Amino acid sequence: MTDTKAVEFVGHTAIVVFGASGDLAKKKTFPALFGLYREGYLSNKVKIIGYARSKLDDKEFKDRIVGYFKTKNKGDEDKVQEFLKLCSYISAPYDKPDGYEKLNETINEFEKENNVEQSHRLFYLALPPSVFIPVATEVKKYVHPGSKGIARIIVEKPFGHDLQSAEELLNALKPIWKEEELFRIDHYLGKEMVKNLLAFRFGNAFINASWDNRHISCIQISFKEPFGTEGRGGYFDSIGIIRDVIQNHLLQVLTLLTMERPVSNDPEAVRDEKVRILKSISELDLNDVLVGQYGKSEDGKKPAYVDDETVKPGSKCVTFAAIGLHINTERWEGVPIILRAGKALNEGKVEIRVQYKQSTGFLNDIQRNELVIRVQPNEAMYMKLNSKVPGVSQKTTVTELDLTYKDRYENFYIPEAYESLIRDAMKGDHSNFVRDDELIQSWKIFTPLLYHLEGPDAPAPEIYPYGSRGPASLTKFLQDHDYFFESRDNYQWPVTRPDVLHKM
Ligand SMILES: NC(=O)C1=CN([C@@H]2O[C@H](COP(=O)(O)OP(=O)(O)OC[C@H]3O[C@@H](n4cnc5c(N)ncnc54)[C@H](OP(=O)(O)O)[C@@H]3O)[C@@H](O)[C@H]2O)C=CC1
Ligand SMILES: O=C1O[C@H](COP(=O)(O)O)[C@@H](O)[C@H](O)[C@H]1O
Repeated sequence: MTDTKAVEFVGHTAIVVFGASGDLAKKKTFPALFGLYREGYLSNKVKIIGYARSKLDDKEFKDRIVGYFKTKNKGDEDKVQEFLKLCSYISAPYDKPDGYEKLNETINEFEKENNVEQSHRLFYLALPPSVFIPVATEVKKYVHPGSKGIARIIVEKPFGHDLQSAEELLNALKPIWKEEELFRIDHYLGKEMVKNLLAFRFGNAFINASWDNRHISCIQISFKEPFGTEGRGGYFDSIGIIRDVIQNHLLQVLTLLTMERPVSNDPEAVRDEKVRILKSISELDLNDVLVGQYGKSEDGKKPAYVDDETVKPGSKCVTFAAIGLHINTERWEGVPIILRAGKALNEGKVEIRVQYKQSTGFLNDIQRNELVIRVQPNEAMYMKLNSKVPGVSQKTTVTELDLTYKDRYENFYIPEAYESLIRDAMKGDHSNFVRDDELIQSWKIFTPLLYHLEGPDAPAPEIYPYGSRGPASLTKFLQDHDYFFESRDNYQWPVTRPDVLHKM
């Protein structure tokens, strides 16, 4: 399957958001559609329909979503009103034909009024996985344009709960929707710094030349959030941090960071290499994992995870995990890789940290090079390197080659992840979506560990204070994976001054 012949949905396109009354729909999906409209990537010829069970009239629905729209420039407020005129809402159940028949009639009317010759219909399932199949089945039955046009369906993570349920989900969807119609979204694949990884790696000879186990000592990918589950405990308690962000978001980042160069930029060539590297990840060592759960903050002002009333009492749910893994390829053999993620930590940040091996030779006190790619906040890439102290000294200090996007790029529209991905789906471009074999491979990697952590021999999660760096044993875990904590005596940021010498 290739997308080269993919038809772009332009002009009179029907966009339907199922679960329109929900959290994702109001915080991400509709704001992304508005963002595309605001930037001119979505025409005013589209018809956007929210669909959910909740009893809302059009005004109540619009009031619910508009608060999350981002307006940047003068005139954007007018665009908000224009956009809202394109939106409507249908309140109907997911398991009965009436709502879908009404939806189909509404779209047919829209297409007839506008003399649409080829129907273009995009369906976004902003729904919990438990509802995917019934809705996908009914949509195919009642709202798919069939031979009169093209339909595409975007489904959200988590795709399943483990390997078995993921296979069941795929097998249930396969007879209904063709792979080229299916867009499994992992919004991390829409983030700017993640989309940049292949260009960065394969577009720069000096990076590619050292991108292997001869030069790199260890790789860390970190996800940190400064807030807890805050009311989403009902959702989170049954999945935990590994299913919530590691098995999907961080693993996607790892594939792009470590895969071999694709034979072309064709979406399938890229995804072939992603699957290939996933298949090279060794079986996880069930003991090579650190798990934690956040407790009250040290000042007692922030609640423990188990204080969340939506969490079952005594829950052992894992809100922090650091997982060590290895990739068995010639390029990465022997390089420890750490995926770590946590809720209720001391900051909000997602970053890739590649630590290089120690340089040797005549220079003393040389520190290891480190490449840091900050996915968010404040997108940046910087390489920490050694340099002679300017002036009469022969000592070296650590400095960096720094590409901070907000300083280096001016007035660029950097799409939000969901804006970027919805636009890709409208173009029929699968490059930044999850393919079925990729999904299966990701669950094959993590399912045994999840069963272990949720089984009778599960280690008790280490309690860490809300607002801390995470479990106290994290530092040792990182050191045990060849991550070297360098002295900061000869590193001053953002400016190095002569007094740096006094500390050395
Ligand atoms: N929220 C987020 O930040 C993110 C969410 N996701 C994923 O997106 C999907 C939707 O997430 P989110 O919007 O938070 O989910 P919600 O719990 O807000 O559900 C969305 C809507 O689905 C309907 N719904 C909820 N539960 C059921 C049910 N058991 N049976 C039938 N309908 C139900 C409700 O609409 P109504 O009752 O009106 O029909 C609800 O408003 C999930 O798969 C989630 O993993 C992915 C990334 C981030
Ligand atoms: O999928 C999810 O991602 C969000 C984090 O997304 P981000 O773009 O804000 O980094 C996370 O908060 C949520 O728990 C998870 O379901």
